[in-house]
Amino acid sequence: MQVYDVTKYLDDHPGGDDVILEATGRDATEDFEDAGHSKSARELMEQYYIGEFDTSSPIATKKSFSERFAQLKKKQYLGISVAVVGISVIAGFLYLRKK
Ligand code: HEM
Repeated sequence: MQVYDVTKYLDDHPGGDDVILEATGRDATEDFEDAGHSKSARELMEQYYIGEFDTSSPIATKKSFSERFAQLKKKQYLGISVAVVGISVIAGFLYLRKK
């Protein structure tokens, strides 16, 4: 995936700087294509190319917040279940010992 530093182009962008700023730091391919840029716009873009983004890097494959939250919740439920069973076993054990 190509990375572009468009900082210097923000003020000159015919579509305004807000649309570009809204699309920074992420894959903006769809936004760029949806705007139906001309051939000259694509050529202009090349001078802002700074490199490739390694999509296999840990940052790229990092799970989203909601995914991680869902995972954490699953772990939490498991933890609570284990705790309830553990407490019941201990309580039962103590009860039987008293008898
Ligand atoms: C280096 C990157 C970019 C360059 C060089 C560029 C260049 C241009 C140019 C020259 C135009 C005028 C129309 C044309 O010739 O196609 C334009 C329009 C537009 N651009 Fe970009 N653009 C860039 C990135 C983006 C991004 C990332 C977005 C969206 C997030 C975007 C959204 C738009 C929109 C919505 C218009 C239409 C404005 C209108 O018709 O009123 N552009 N852009």
